[in-house]
Amino acid sequence: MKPTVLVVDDKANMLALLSKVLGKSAKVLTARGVRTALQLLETEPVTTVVCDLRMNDGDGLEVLRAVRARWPGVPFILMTAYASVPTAVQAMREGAYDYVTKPFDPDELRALVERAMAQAAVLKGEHDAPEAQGFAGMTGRSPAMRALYQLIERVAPTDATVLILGETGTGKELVARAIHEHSSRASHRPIAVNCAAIPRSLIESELFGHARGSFTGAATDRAGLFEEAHASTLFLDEIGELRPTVQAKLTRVLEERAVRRIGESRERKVDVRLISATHRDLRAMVKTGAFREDLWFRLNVCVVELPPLRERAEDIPPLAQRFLAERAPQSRSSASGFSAAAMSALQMYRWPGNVRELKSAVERALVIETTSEIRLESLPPEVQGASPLRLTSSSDVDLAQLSYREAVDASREEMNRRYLEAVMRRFRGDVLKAAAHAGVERESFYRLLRRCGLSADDFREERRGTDGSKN
Ligand SMILES: Nc1ncnc2c1ncn2[C@@H]1O[C@H](COP(=O)(O)OP(=O)(O)OP(=O)(O)O)[C@@H](O)[C@H]1O
Repeated sequence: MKPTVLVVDDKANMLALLSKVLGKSAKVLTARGVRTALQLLETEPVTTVVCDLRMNDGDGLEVLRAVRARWPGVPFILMTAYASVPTAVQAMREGAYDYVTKPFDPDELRALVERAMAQAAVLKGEHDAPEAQGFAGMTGRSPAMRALYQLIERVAPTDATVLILGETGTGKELVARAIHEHSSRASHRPIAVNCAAIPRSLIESELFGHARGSFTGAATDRAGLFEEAHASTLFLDEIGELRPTVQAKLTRVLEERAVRRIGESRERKVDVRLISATHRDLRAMVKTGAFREDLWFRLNVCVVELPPLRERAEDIPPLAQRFLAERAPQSRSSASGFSAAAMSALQMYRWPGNVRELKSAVERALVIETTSEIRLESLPPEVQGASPLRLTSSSDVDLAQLSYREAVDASREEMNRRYLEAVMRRFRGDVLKAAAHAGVERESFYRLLRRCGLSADDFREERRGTDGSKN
């Protein structure tokens, strides 16, 4: 469904111009004043509002206040012909998404509206629509992930034993769940166990159960996880950590489809689908004798290999946006997106901890970010270090991995910020002097500052820290 932009202005020529420009990416509704705008908002599913400041029947702040009160998820962009920066700043304080001063470049406004709509969609959870999200709770549309989704769909209904291989944090547990959910066992609760997390002395009784008195501490008869998973799926994570004796017992259970509790002689039939996973190189472990070959053959009936995140960098932006949108409601941060430089760094970093590491990097950034987008400097130092802008020594190779647009955007943003900080520091937060020195109109200068997440207050005096740092 096409998003809907409401344009509010009392000049017909402006409405006509904006309908044409914005019509390329959205359905455009127009209102020639405050009253019509409020009526349309009541009846139409508006996604974004672009509104003039001064109109015959009132001012844009009235529309802004109504939008914030009634439709808080709808971004509001203010247009002002009067270069009335204090009012525009007031509008930003009251929750406007951004403002533009007339005359403006229509394409720039269109880009701004598109950004606002995209962020609103993310915050509304529209990225969760099946076609955008990926599959079964997994995000990512890279060729590798699409192939994975197809494989899961093919394998899930077969009841075959599955072995999931992949580096730590690549999503092996999610895949195991997806397979269960797409199988005929989906109505039963799956059982998951991390073999590395259970003390070695207990793992056998956990998996296979025990009879009362079979060892010290076995006070009652107890069924193991295999029995608990009867008619369902058992997910054994970190299977490479099992000791040889447990490997042998597991092999027997898979052969006979029956378990014998510790201290019992009778066998109990179990109907369990086994999915196992490891980040270890099981083939190599088989070669060295650390993993039983017969168990390896039983487990690898069907192998699903998860690619590391660095090999599917195109999945990073949707994953990062998803983690941001998921965590934003609990955090005090108002960040709803990433700066171009931050996103480039996220895509360049090698992510040894894969998706789990990305998720925690985004969550940590949200805790410290004070602006409306996550900036490069809010990311963990190791991720910042991957930014092409910071890697001056090897930057040619890394730069070459970016598209032209990404590289130029990232460097422009970085240069913008560094320049503004330097000038503001030099003039100790005096925006008039700084703007005059820079040769930029005062209101444009304000806007630049705000885009970079800088505030004049940060430079007014050095009392907040010996180094004058902001955060
Ligand atoms: N494609 C994905 N989409 C969304 N979230 C993902 C995706 N892949 C992984 N995650 C998230 O990343 C984190 C790690 O995933 P998961 O626990 O499945 O990895 P794992 O490969 O089992 O890790 P380990 O080998 O360390 O056990 C989880 O929070 C999971 O929800």
